[in-house]
Amino acid sequence: MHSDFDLVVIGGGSGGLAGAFRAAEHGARVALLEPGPLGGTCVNAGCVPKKAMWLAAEVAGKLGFAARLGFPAQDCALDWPTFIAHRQRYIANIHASYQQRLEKAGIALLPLRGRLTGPDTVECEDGVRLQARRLLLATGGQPVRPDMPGAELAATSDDFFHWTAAPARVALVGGGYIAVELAGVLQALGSAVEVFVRGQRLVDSFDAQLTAQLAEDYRQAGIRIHFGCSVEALEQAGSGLRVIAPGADEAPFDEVLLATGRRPDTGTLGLEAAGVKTDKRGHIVVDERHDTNVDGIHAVGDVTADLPLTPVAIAAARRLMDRLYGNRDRPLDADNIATVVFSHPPMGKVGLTEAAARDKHGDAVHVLTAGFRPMLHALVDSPQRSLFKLVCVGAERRVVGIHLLGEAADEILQGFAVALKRGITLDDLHDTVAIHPTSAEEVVLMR
Ligand SMILES: Cc1cc2nc3c(=O)[nH]c(=O)nc-3n(C[C@H](O)[C@H](O)[C@H](O)COP(=O)(O)OP(=O)(O)OC[C@H]3O[C@@H](n4cnc5c(N)ncnc54)[C@H](O)[C@@H]3O)c2cc1C
Ligand SMILES: NC(=O)c1ccc[n+]([C@@H]2O[C@H](COP(=O)([O-])OP(=O)(O)OC[C@H]3O[C@@H](n4cnc5c(N)ncnc54)[C@H](O)[C@@H]3O)[C@@H](O)[C@H]2O)c1
Repeated sequence: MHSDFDLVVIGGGSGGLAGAFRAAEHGARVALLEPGPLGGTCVNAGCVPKKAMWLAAEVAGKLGFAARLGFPAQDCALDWPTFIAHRQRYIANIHASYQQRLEKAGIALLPLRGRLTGPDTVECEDGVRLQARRLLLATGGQPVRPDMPGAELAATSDDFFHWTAAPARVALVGGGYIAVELAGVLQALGSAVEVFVRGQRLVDSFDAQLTAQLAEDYRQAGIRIHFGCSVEALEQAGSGLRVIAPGADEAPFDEVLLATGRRPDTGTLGLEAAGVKTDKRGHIVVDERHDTNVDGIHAVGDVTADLPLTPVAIAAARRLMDRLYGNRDRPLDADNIATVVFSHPPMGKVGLTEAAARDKHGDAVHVLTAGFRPMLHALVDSPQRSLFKLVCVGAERRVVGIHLLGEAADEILQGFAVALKRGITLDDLHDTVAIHPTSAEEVVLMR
Protein backbone atom coordinates (compact mmCIF):
# COMPACT_ATOMS: atom_id res chain seq x y z
CA MET A 1 0.00 0.00 0.00
CA HIS A 2 1.39 3.43 -0.99
CA SER A 3 0.21 6.23 1.25
CA ASP A 4 2.56 9.03 0.18
CA PHE A 5 -0.18 11.08 -1.44
CA ASP A 6 -2.64 13.66 -0.12
CA LEU A 7 -4.85 13.33 -3.21
CA VAL A 8 -5.42 10.59 -5.79
CA VAL A 9 -7.15 11.77 -8.97
CA ILE A 10 -8.87 9.14 -11.13
CA GLY A 11 -9.10 10.35 -14.73
CA GLY A 12 -6.78 12.70 -16.62
CA GLY A 13 -9.32 14.62 -18.71
CA SER A 14 -10.39 18.26 -18.39
CA GLY A 15 -11.55 18.01 -14.76
CA GLY A 16 -8.95 15.58 -13.42
CA LEU A 17 -5.97 17.46 -14.84
CA ALA A 18 -7.28 20.84 -13.67
CA GLY A 19 -7.84 19.44 -10.17
CA ALA A 20 -4.41 17.78 -10.02
CA PHE A 21 -2.59 20.93 -11.14
CA ARG A 22 -4.47 23.24 -8.76
CA ALA A 23 -4.00 20.90 -5.76
CA ALA A 24 -0.27 20.62 -6.51
CA GLU A 25 -0.03 24.43 -6.76
CA HIS A 26 -1.38 24.56 -3.21
CA GLY A 27 1.32 22.12 -2.08
CA ALA A 28 -0.64 18.83 -2.06
CA ARG A 29 1.18 15.59 -3.02
CA VAL A 30 -0.85 14.28 -5.97
CA ALA A 31 -1.10 11.02 -7.94
CA LEU A 32 -3.06 10.99 -11.22
CA LEU A 33 -4.37 7.79 -12.83
CA GLU A 34 -5.04 7.94 -16.57
CA PRO A 35 -4.79 4.83 -18.77
CA GLY A 36 -5.43 6.71 -22.03
CA PRO A 37 -3.95 9.78 -23.68
CA LEU A 38 -3.75 12.86 -21.46
CA GLY A 39 -6.60 15.36 -21.84
CA GLY A 40 -9.44 12.82 -21.98
CA THR A 41 -12.44 13.35 -24.23
CA CYS A 42 -11.94 17.06 -24.89
CA VAL A 43 -8.41 16.80 -26.23
CA ASN A 44 -8.65 13.42 -27.95
CA ALA A 45 -12.24 12.83 -29.08
CA GLY A 46 -14.13 16.02 -28.35
CA CYS A 47 -13.65 19.80 -28.37
CA VAL A 48 -10.17 19.93 -29.90
CA PRO A 49 -10.35 17.52 -32.88
CA LYS A 50 -13.98 18.61 -33.41
CA LYS A 51 -12.97 22.28 -33.59
CA ALA A 52 -10.17 21.36 -36.01
CA MET A 53 -12.71 19.65 -38.28
CA TRP A 54 -15.06 22.64 -37.90
CA LEU A 55 -12.25 24.96 -39.00
CA ALA A 56 -11.59 22.76 -42.05
CA ALA A 57 -15.30 22.97 -42.87
CA GLU A 58 -15.26 26.77 -42.47
CA VAL A 59 -12.29 26.99 -44.86
CA ALA A 60 -14.17 24.79 -47.35
CA GLY A 61 -17.13 27.19 -47.10
CA LYS A 62 -14.92 30.22 -47.74
CA LEU A 63 -13.22 28.48 -50.68
CA GLY A 64 -16.70 27.96 -52.09
CA PHE A 65 -17.15 31.76 -52.00
CA ALA A 66 -13.76 32.50 -53.53
CA ALA A 67 -14.62 31.96 -57.19
CA ARG A 68 -17.79 34.05 -56.81
CA LEU A 69 -15.70 36.90 -55.42
CA GLY A 70 -13.26 36.87 -58.35
CA PHE A 71 -10.51 34.57 -57.09
CA PRO A 72 -9.48 31.92 -59.63
CA ALA A 73 -11.63 28.78 -59.23
CA GLN A 74 -9.89 25.91 -57.44
CA ASP A 75 -10.53 22.35 -56.32
CA CYS A 76 -12.07 22.62 -52.85
CA ALA A 77 -11.99 18.94 -51.82
CA LEU A 78 -10.11 18.37 -48.57
CA ASP A 79 -7.33 15.80 -48.51
CA TRP A 80 -8.22 14.32 -45.12
CA PRO A 81 -4.90 12.57 -44.39
CA THR A 82 -3.01 15.86 -44.82
CA PHE A 83 -5.44 17.73 -42.60
CA ILE A 84 -5.52 14.93 -40.01
CA ALA A 85 -1.72 15.05 -39.78
CA HIS A 86 -1.99 18.76 -38.82
CA ARG A 87 -4.81 18.03 -36.37
CA GLN A 88 -2.94 15.21 -34.66
CA ARG A 89 0.31 17.21 -34.49
CA TYR A 90 -1.63 19.92 -32.67
CA ILE A 91 -3.00 17.31 -30.25
CA ALA A 92 0.45 15.74 -29.75
CA ASN A 93 1.73 19.18 -28.68
CA ILE A 94 -1.02 19.38 -26.06
CA HIS A 95 -0.03 15.91 -24.74
CA ALA A 96 3.64 16.96 -24.54
CA SER A 97 2.74 20.19 -22.76
CA TYR A 98 0.62 18.33 -20.16
CA GLN A 99 3.41 15.78 -19.63
CA GLN A 100 5.94 18.56 -18.98
CA ARG A 101 3.59 20.43 -16.67
CA LEU A 102 2.89 17.27 -14.64
CA GLU A 103 6.60 16.62 -14.22
CA LYS A 104 7.25 20.24 -13.25
CA ALA A 105 4.40 20.18 -10.71
CA GLY A 106 5.73 16.94 -9.17
CA ILE A 107 2.49 15.06 -9.89
CA ALA A 108 2.93 11.27 -10.13
CA LEU A 109 1.28 10.10 -13.37
CA LEU A 110 0.27 6.43 -13.32
CA PRO A 111 -0.88 5.28 -16.81
CA LEU A 112 -3.36 2.86 -15.27
CA ARG A 113 -7.09 2.40 -14.71
CA GLY A 114 -8.13 2.80 -11.05
CA ARG A 115 -10.92 1.37 -8.95
CA LEU A 116 -12.09 2.27 -5.47
CA THR A 117 -11.66 -0.46 -2.87
CA GLY A 118 -12.75 1.64 0.12
CA PRO A 119 -13.41 5.26 1.12
CA ASP A 120 -9.72 6.20 0.93
CA THR A 121 -8.13 3.49 -1.21
CA VAL A 122 -7.71 2.99 -4.94
CA GLU A 123 -6.49 -0.17 -6.59
CA CYS A 124 -4.61 0.32 -9.86
CA GLU A 125 -5.04 -2.26 -12.61
CA ASP A 126 -1.52 -3.61 -11.91
CA GLY A 127 -2.68 -4.49 -8.37
CA VAL A 128 -0.83 -1.65 -6.60
CA ARG A 129 -2.94 0.06 -3.93
CA LEU A 130 -2.86 3.77 -3.15
CA GLN A 131 -4.23 5.34 0.01
CA ALA A 132 -4.92 9.05 0.39
CA ARG A 133 -6.92 11.41 2.59
CA ARG A 134 -8.81 12.61 -0.50
CA LEU A 135 -9.89 11.12 -3.82
CA LEU A 136 -11.13 13.02 -6.89
CA LEU A 137 -13.32 11.07 -9.32
CA ALA A 138 -13.16 12.56 -12.84
CA THR A 139 -13.74 9.64 -15.20
CA GLY A 140 -15.99 11.52 -17.65
CA GLY A 141 -18.47 9.84 -19.97
CA GLN A 142 -18.97 7.55 -22.96
CA PRO A 143 -21.33 7.73 -25.96
CA VAL A 144 -24.70 6.00 -25.48
CA ARG A 145 -26.08 3.65 -28.14
CA PRO A 146 -29.89 3.61 -28.21
CA ASP A 147 -31.56 0.31 -27.45
CA MET A 148 -32.56 -0.73 -31.01
CA PRO A 149 -31.67 -3.59 -33.36
CA GLY A 150 -28.45 -2.93 -35.26
CA ALA A 151 -27.23 -0.08 -32.99
CA GLU A 152 -23.89 -1.86 -32.62
CA LEU A 153 -23.32 -1.54 -36.39
CA ALA A 154 -23.20 2.27 -36.28
CA ALA A 155 -20.38 4.64 -35.46
CA THR A 156 -20.23 7.16 -32.59
CA SER A 157 -18.34 10.44 -32.31
CA ASP A 158 -15.33 8.44 -31.03
CA ASP A 159 -15.21 6.61 -34.39
CA PHE A 160 -15.68 9.81 -36.37
CA PHE A 161 -12.24 10.96 -35.26
CA HIS A 162 -10.72 7.86 -36.96
CA TRP A 163 -12.40 8.48 -40.32
CA THR A 164 -9.95 9.30 -43.11
CA ALA A 165 -12.41 10.51 -45.76
CA ALA A 166 -15.88 12.02 -45.97
CA PRO A 167 -18.44 9.21 -46.51
CA ALA A 168 -20.46 9.79 -49.70
CA ARG A 169 -23.76 9.40 -47.83
CA VAL A 170 -24.07 9.67 -44.06
CA ALA A 171 -26.93 9.61 -41.54
CA LEU A 172 -26.74 11.13 -38.08
CA VAL A 173 -29.14 10.03 -35.35
CA GLY A 174 -29.86 12.70 -32.68
CA GLY A 175 -30.52 16.42 -32.68
CA GLY A 176 -28.13 17.62 -29.98
CA TYR A 177 -24.72 19.28 -29.98
CA ILE A 178 -22.81 16.43 -31.59
CA ALA A 179 -25.31 15.60 -34.35
CA VAL A 180 -25.62 19.25 -35.34
CA GLU A 181 -21.88 19.91 -35.26
CA LEU A 182 -20.84 16.81 -37.20
CA ALA A 183 -23.69 17.20 -39.73
CA GLY A 184 -22.37 20.67 -40.56
CA VAL A 185 -18.78 19.49 -40.84
CA LEU A 186 -19.60 16.51 -43.04
CA GLN A 187 -21.86 18.51 -45.36
CA ALA A 188 -19.19 21.18 -45.84
CA LEU A 189 -16.56 18.52 -46.52
CA GLY A 190 -18.61 16.88 -49.27
CA SER A 191 -20.92 14.24 -47.76
CA ALA A 192 -24.64 14.01 -48.51
CA VAL A 193 -26.03 14.33 -44.97
CA GLU A 194 -29.35 13.32 -43.40
CA VAL A 195 -30.20 13.92 -39.73
CA PHE A 196 -32.85 11.89 -37.88
CA VAL A 197 -34.22 13.90 -34.95
CA ARG A 198 -36.64 12.30 -32.50
CA GLY A 199 -38.14 15.63 -31.39
CA GLN A 200 -39.26 18.69 -33.34
CA ARG A 201 -36.17 20.86 -32.81
CA LEU A 202 -32.41 20.93 -32.98
CA VAL A 203 -30.49 21.39 -29.66
CA ASP A 204 -33.57 22.04 -27.59
CA SER A 205 -31.72 23.76 -24.73
CA PHE A 206 -31.16 26.70 -27.13
CA ASP A 207 -33.63 29.45 -28.09
CA ALA A 208 -36.36 28.03 -30.37
CA GLN A 209 -36.25 30.92 -32.85
CA LEU A 210 -32.52 30.49 -33.40
CA THR A 211 -32.68 26.71 -33.72
CA ALA A 212 -35.48 27.03 -36.30
CA GLN A 213 -33.30 29.44 -38.29
CA LEU A 214 -30.32 27.06 -37.99
CA ALA A 215 -32.46 24.18 -39.30
CA GLU A 216 -33.38 26.40 -42.26
CA ASP A 217 -29.69 27.28 -42.86
CA TYR A 218 -28.86 23.57 -42.84
CA ARG A 219 -31.68 22.82 -45.29
CA GLN A 220 -30.45 25.57 -47.61
CA ALA A 221 -26.96 24.05 -47.43
CA GLY A 222 -28.41 20.72 -48.58
CA ILE A 223 -28.72 18.80 -45.29
CA ARG A 224 -31.93 16.76 -45.06
CA ILE A 225 -33.42 16.87 -41.55
CA HIS A 226 -36.17 14.42 -40.51
CA PHE A 227 -37.92 15.89 -37.46
CA GLY A 228 -40.22 13.79 -35.24
CA CYS A 229 -38.58 10.69 -36.65
CA SER A 230 -37.50 7.85 -34.36
CA VAL A 231 -35.07 5.42 -35.89
CA GLU A 232 -36.39 1.90 -35.22
CA ALA A 233 -33.46 -0.19 -36.40
CA LEU A 234 -30.31 -0.30 -38.52
CA GLU A 235 -29.73 -3.10 -41.00
CA GLN A 236 -26.60 -4.16 -42.82
CA ALA A 237 -27.05 -3.61 -46.59
CA GLY A 238 -23.93 -4.63 -48.49
CA SER A 239 -21.09 -2.50 -47.19
CA GLY A 240 -23.54 0.16 -45.97
CA LEU A 241 -26.36 0.47 -43.45
CA ARG A 242 -30.07 0.94 -44.05
CA VAL A 243 -31.94 3.21 -41.61
CA ILE A 244 -35.36 1.87 -40.67
CA ALA A 245 -37.44 4.93 -39.81
CA PRO A 246 -40.62 6.60 -41.06
CA GLY A 247 -39.75 8.59 -44.18
CA ALA A 248 -36.26 7.11 -44.58
CA ASP A 249 -35.15 5.98 -48.07
CA GLU A 250 -34.43 2.35 -48.90
CA ALA A 251 -30.96 3.34 -50.14
CA PRO A 252 -28.28 2.44 -47.61
CA PHE A 253 -25.92 4.98 -46.04
CA ASP A 254 -22.14 4.54 -46.19
CA GLU A 255 -22.00 5.49 -42.51
CA VAL A 256 -24.54 5.99 -39.71
CA LEU A 257 -23.35 7.99 -36.71
CA LEU A 258 -25.21 7.81 -33.40
CA ALA A 259 -25.16 11.08 -31.44
CA THR A 260 -27.80 10.25 -28.86
CA GLY A 261 -26.12 11.51 -25.70
CA ARG A 262 -23.44 10.31 -23.31
CA ARG A 263 -23.49 8.39 -20.04
CA PRO A 264 -21.20 8.75 -17.02
CA ASP A 265 -18.25 6.34 -17.00
CA THR A 266 -18.56 4.67 -13.61
CA GLY A 267 -19.01 1.03 -14.59
CA THR A 268 -15.64 -0.19 -13.34
CA LEU A 269 -14.99 2.50 -10.77
CA GLY A 270 -15.94 0.44 -7.71
CA LEU A 271 -18.31 3.08 -6.30
CA GLU A 272 -20.16 0.44 -4.24
CA ALA A 273 -16.96 -0.51 -2.40
CA ALA A 274 -16.73 3.04 -1.08
CA GLY A 275 -20.48 3.61 -0.72
CA VAL A 276 -20.57 6.54 -3.21
CA LYS A 277 -24.12 7.39 -4.29
CA THR A 278 -25.25 7.76 -7.91
CA ASP A 279 -28.49 9.16 -9.36
CA LYS A 280 -30.89 7.22 -11.60
CA ARG A 281 -28.89 8.09 -14.73
CA GLY A 282 -25.68 6.84 -13.09
CA HIS A 283 -24.13 10.24 -12.38
CA ILE A 284 -22.16 10.54 -9.14
CA VAL A 285 -24.22 12.67 -6.77
CA VAL A 286 -22.35 15.76 -5.55
CA ASP A 287 -23.37 18.87 -3.67
CA GLU A 288 -22.66 22.39 -4.96
CA ARG A 289 -19.08 22.11 -3.62
CA HIS A 290 -18.51 18.81 -5.43
CA ASP A 291 -18.38 16.65 -2.30
CA THR A 292 -19.97 13.20 -2.61
CA ASN A 293 -21.84 11.54 0.27
CA VAL A 294 -18.55 9.95 1.42
CA ASP A 295 -16.18 12.13 3.43
CA GLY A 296 -12.96 12.73 1.45
CA ILE A 297 -14.36 11.63 -1.93
CA HIS A 298 -15.14 14.33 -4.50
CA ALA A 299 -16.22 14.29 -8.14
CA VAL A 300 -16.24 16.78 -11.04
CA GLY A 301 -17.04 16.89 -14.75
CA ASP A 302 -19.16 14.63 -16.94
CA VAL A 303 -19.24 11.85 -14.33
CA THR A 304 -21.53 14.18 -12.32
CA ALA A 305 -24.81 15.77 -13.47
CA ASP A 306 -23.07 19.15 -14.08
CA LEU A 307 -23.39 20.62 -17.60
CA PRO A 308 -21.11 18.37 -19.67
CA LEU A 309 -18.74 21.07 -20.91
CA THR A 310 -14.97 21.29 -20.50
CA PRO A 311 -14.84 24.74 -18.87
CA VAL A 312 -17.44 23.60 -16.32
CA ALA A 313 -15.32 20.56 -15.34
CA ILE A 314 -12.22 22.76 -15.07
CA ALA A 315 -13.93 25.48 -13.05
CA ALA A 316 -15.45 22.94 -10.64
CA ALA A 317 -12.11 21.20 -10.11
CA ARG A 318 -10.18 24.43 -9.49
CA ARG A 319 -12.74 25.74 -7.02
CA LEU A 320 -12.78 22.42 -5.19
CA MET A 321 -9.00 22.36 -4.79
CA ASP A 322 -8.92 26.04 -3.75
CA ARG A 323 -11.32 25.12 -0.94
CA LEU A 324 -9.61 21.88 0.12
CA TYR A 325 -6.00 23.09 -0.02
CA GLY A 326 -6.09 26.88 -0.52
CA ASN A 327 -8.55 28.08 2.10
CA ARG A 328 -10.75 29.81 -0.53
CA ASP A 329 -14.38 28.78 -0.82
CA ARG A 330 -16.39 29.93 -3.87
CA PRO A 331 -18.79 27.29 -5.18
CA LEU A 332 -19.35 27.13 -8.93
CA ASP A 333 -22.24 29.33 -10.09
CA ALA A 334 -24.11 27.02 -12.47
CA ASP A 335 -26.25 29.89 -13.82
CA ASN A 336 -25.31 31.95 -16.83
CA ILE A 337 -22.72 29.59 -18.29
CA ALA A 338 -22.09 30.57 -21.90
CA THR A 339 -22.04 27.76 -24.45
CA VAL A 340 -21.66 27.49 -28.21
CA VAL A 341 -22.73 24.88 -30.74
CA PHE A 342 -20.10 24.81 -33.48
CA SER A 343 -22.60 24.63 -36.29
CA HIS A 344 -22.26 26.49 -39.61
CA PRO A 345 -22.86 29.28 -38.69
CA PRO A 346 -22.12 28.88 -34.96
CA MET A 347 -24.83 29.41 -32.37
CA GLY A 348 -24.21 30.63 -28.81
CA LYS A 349 -26.22 31.40 -25.73
CA VAL A 350 -25.81 32.72 -22.25
CA GLY A 351 -28.57 33.08 -19.69
CA LEU A 352 -32.27 32.44 -20.16
CA THR A 353 -33.98 31.58 -23.44
CA GLU A 354 -37.07 33.65 -24.24
CA ALA A 355 -39.31 30.72 -23.21
CA ALA A 356 -37.51 30.21 -19.87
CA ALA A 357 -37.59 33.96 -19.15
CA ARG A 358 -41.35 34.11 -19.84
CA ASP A 359 -41.91 31.13 -17.51
CA LYS A 360 -39.94 32.86 -14.78
CA HIS A 361 -40.82 36.54 -15.28
CA GLY A 362 -44.12 36.52 -17.22
CA ASP A 363 -45.07 39.86 -18.79
CA ALA A 364 -41.97 41.61 -17.45
CA VAL A 365 -39.98 40.10 -20.34
CA HIS A 366 -38.91 42.34 -23.21
CA VAL A 367 -37.31 40.73 -26.29
CA LEU A 368 -35.26 42.38 -29.04
CA THR A 369 -34.10 40.63 -32.20
CA ALA A 370 -31.86 41.59 -35.09
CA GLY A 371 -31.72 39.63 -38.34
CA PHE A 372 -29.07 40.70 -40.84
CA ARG A 373 -26.72 39.42 -43.50
CA PRO A 374 -23.02 39.49 -42.51
CA MET A 375 -21.04 41.50 -45.06
CA LEU A 376 -19.19 38.55 -46.61
CA HIS A 377 -22.46 36.72 -47.21
CA ALA A 378 -24.00 39.86 -48.72
CA LEU A 379 -20.98 40.26 -51.02
CA VAL A 380 -21.34 36.72 -52.41
CA ASP A 381 -25.14 36.87 -52.26
CA SER A 382 -25.33 33.81 -50.02
CA PRO A 383 -28.72 33.33 -48.30
CA GLN A 384 -27.21 32.84 -44.82
CA ARG A 385 -28.47 35.40 -42.32
CA SER A 386 -27.49 36.06 -38.71
CA LEU A 387 -30.10 36.18 -35.96
CA PHE A 388 -29.26 37.87 -32.64
CA LYS A 389 -31.64 38.08 -29.71
CA LEU A 390 -31.61 39.86 -26.35
CA VAL A 391 -33.94 38.83 -23.54
CA CYS A 392 -34.47 41.63 -20.98
CA VAL A 393 -36.52 41.82 -17.81
CA GLY A 394 -38.27 44.55 -15.84
CA ALA A 395 -38.54 48.32 -16.09
CA GLU A 396 -34.74 48.66 -16.03
CA ARG A 397 -34.55 46.07 -18.86
CA ARG A 398 -31.84 43.93 -17.23
CA VAL A 399 -30.31 41.61 -19.81
CA VAL A 400 -30.98 37.99 -18.73
CA GLY A 401 -30.34 36.19 -22.03
CA ILE A 402 -28.13 36.72 -25.08
CA HIS A 403 -28.59 34.41 -28.08
CA LEU A 404 -26.45 34.67 -31.18
CA LEU A 405 -26.64 32.69 -34.42
CA GLY A 406 -24.29 33.79 -37.14
CA GLU A 407 -20.76 34.18 -38.33
CA ALA A 408 -18.33 34.77 -35.40
CA ALA A 409 -21.06 34.20 -32.78
CA ASP A 410 -18.65 31.81 -31.05
CA GLU A 411 -16.05 34.54 -30.59
CA ILE A 412 -18.45 37.43 -29.92
CA LEU A 413 -20.33 35.81 -27.05
CA GLN A 414 -17.59 35.48 -24.40
CA GLY A 415 -17.24 39.20 -23.63
CA PHE A 416 -20.99 39.74 -23.55
CA ALA A 417 -21.26 36.77 -21.15
CA VAL A 418 -19.09 38.70 -18.67
CA ALA A 419 -21.37 41.71 -19.07
CA LEU A 420 -24.52 39.65 -18.52
CA LYS A 421 -23.03 38.05 -15.42
CA ARG A 422 -22.29 41.56 -14.10
CA GLY A 423 -25.99 42.42 -14.41
CA ILE A 424 -25.97 44.90 -17.32
CA THR A 425 -29.12 46.58 -18.66
CA LEU A 426 -30.17 47.38 -22.21
CA ASP A 427 -29.17 51.02 -21.56
CA ASP A 428 -25.62 49.87 -20.76
CA LEU A 429 -25.46 48.20 -24.16
CA HIS A 430 -26.87 51.30 -25.87
CA ASP A 431 -24.33 53.48 -24.02
CA THR A 432 -21.49 51.45 -25.56
CA VAL A 433 -20.09 52.86 -28.79
CA ALA A 434 -20.20 50.25 -31.56
CA ILE A 435 -17.23 48.75 -33.45
CA HIS A 436 -18.05 49.25 -37.12
CA PRO A 437 -18.42 47.36 -39.43
CA THR A 438 -18.77 44.10 -37.50
CA SER A 439 -21.46 41.59 -36.63
CA ALA A 440 -20.75 42.21 -32.92
CA GLU A 441 -21.98 45.81 -33.14
CA GLU A 442 -25.52 44.52 -33.69
CA VAL A 443 -25.59 43.50 -30.00
CA VAL A 444 -25.18 47.10 -28.83
CA LEU A 445 -27.36 48.58 -31.58
CA MET A 446 -30.44 46.39 -31.10
CA ARG A 447 -33.61 48.44 -30.52
C1 LIG B 1 -17.59 15.10 -29.85
C2 LIG B 1 -17.54 15.99 -28.61
C3 LIG B 1 -17.32 17.35 -28.76
C4 LIG B 1 -17.27 18.17 -27.65
N1 LIG B 1 -17.07 19.50 -27.84
C5 LIG B 1 -17.02 20.33 -26.77
C6 LIG B 1 -16.76 21.71 -26.95
O1 LIG B 1 -16.59 22.20 -28.06
N2 LIG B 1 -16.72 22.50 -25.85
C7 LIG B 1 -16.92 21.98 -24.60
O2 LIG B 1 -16.85 22.75 -23.63
N3 LIG B 1 -17.15 20.67 -24.39
C8 LIG B 1 -17.21 19.84 -25.46
N4 LIG B 1 -17.42 18.50 -25.26
C9 LIG B 1 -17.62 18.00 -23.88
C10 LIG B 1 -16.26 17.82 -23.17
O3 LIG B 1 -15.40 17.03 -23.96
C11 LIG B 1 -16.48 17.18 -21.81
O4 LIG B 1 -17.43 17.93 -21.09
C12 LIG B 1 -15.19 17.12 -21.00
O5 LIG B 1 -14.20 16.40 -21.68
C13 LIG B 1 -15.46 16.48 -19.63
O6 LIG B 1 -14.26 16.38 -18.91
P1 LIG B 1 -14.09 15.28 -17.78
O7 LIG B 1 -12.77 15.55 -17.12
O8 LIG B 1 -15.28 15.20 -16.94
O9 LIG B 1 -14.02 13.90 -18.55
P2 LIG B 1 -13.10 13.37 -19.78
O10 LIG B 1 -12.48 14.48 -20.51
O11 LIG B 1 -13.96 12.44 -20.52
O12 LIG B 1 -11.94 12.59 -19.04
C14 LIG B 1 -12.16 11.43 -18.31
C15 LIG B 1 -10.88 10.62 -18.29
O13 LIG B 1 -11.01 9.59 -17.31
C16 LIG B 1 -10.33 8.44 -17.77
N5 LIG B 1 -10.87 7.30 -17.03
C17 LIG B 1 -12.09 6.69 -17.14
N6 LIG B 1 -12.20 5.68 -16.24
C18 LIG B 1 -11.03 5.65 -15.56
C19 LIG B 1 -10.54 4.83 -14.49
N7 LIG B 1 -11.28 3.87 -13.96
N8 LIG B 1 -9.28 5.06 -14.05
C20 LIG B 1 -8.53 6.06 -14.57
N9 LIG B 1 -8.94 6.86 -15.55
C21 LIG B 1 -10.18 6.66 -16.04
C22 LIG B 1 -10.63 8.41 -19.26
O14 LIG B 1 -9.65 7.66 -19.95
C23 LIG B 1 -10.61 9.91 -19.62
O15 LIG B 1 -9.34 10.29 -20.12
C24 LIG B 1 -17.45 17.63 -26.34
C25 LIG B 1 -17.65 16.26 -26.19
C26 LIG B 1 -17.70 15.45 -27.31
C27 LIG B 1 -17.89 13.97 -27.14
N1 LIG C 1 -19.85 22.69 -28.48
C1 LIG C 1 -19.90 22.07 -27.32
O1 LIG C 1 -19.70 22.64 -26.27
C2 LIG C 1 -20.22 20.59 -27.30
C3 LIG C 1 -20.10 19.83 -28.44
C4 LIG C 1 -20.40 18.47 -28.37
C5 LIG C 1 -20.82 17.91 -27.18
N2 LIG C 1 -20.91 18.71 -26.10
C6 LIG C 1 -21.40 18.15 -24.82
O2 LIG C 1 -21.54 16.76 -24.90
C7 LIG C 1 -22.86 16.38 -24.55
C8 LIG C 1 -23.26 15.17 -25.35
O3 LIG C 1 -23.55 15.53 -26.71
P1 LIG C 1 -24.68 14.77 -27.52
O4 LIG C 1 -24.93 15.51 -28.77
O5 LIG C 1 -24.36 13.32 -27.57
O6 LIG C 1 -25.90 14.87 -26.53
P2 LIG C 1 -27.11 15.90 -26.42
O7 LIG C 1 -27.71 15.64 -25.10
O8 LIG C 1 -26.73 17.28 -26.79
O9 LIG C 1 -28.10 15.40 -27.57
C9 LIG C 1 -28.60 14.08 -27.60
C10 LIG C 1 -29.67 14.01 -28.67
O10 LIG C 1 -30.01 12.67 -28.89
C11 LIG C 1 -31.43 12.54 -28.84
N3 LIG C 1 -31.71 11.18 -28.40
C12 LIG C 1 -31.47 10.62 -27.21
N4 LIG C 1 -31.84 9.32 -27.22
C13 LIG C 1 -32.30 9.06 -28.46
C14 LIG C 1 -32.82 7.91 -29.10
N5 LIG C 1 -32.95 6.77 -28.44
N6 LIG C 1 -33.20 8.01 -30.40
C15 LIG C 1 -33.08 9.17 -31.07
N7 LIG C 1 -32.58 10.30 -30.50
C16 LIG C 1 -32.21 10.24 -29.23
C17 LIG C 1 -31.90 13.63 -27.90
O11 LIG C 1 -33.24 13.92 -28.12
C18 LIG C 1 -30.94 14.76 -28.31
O12 LIG C 1 -31.42 15.41 -29.47
C19 LIG C 1 -23.71 17.61 -24.83
O13 LIG C 1 -24.85 17.67 -24.02
C20 LIG C 1 -22.78 18.75 -24.60
O14 LIG C 1 -22.89 19.26 -23.29
C21 LIG C 1 -20.63 20.03 -26.12
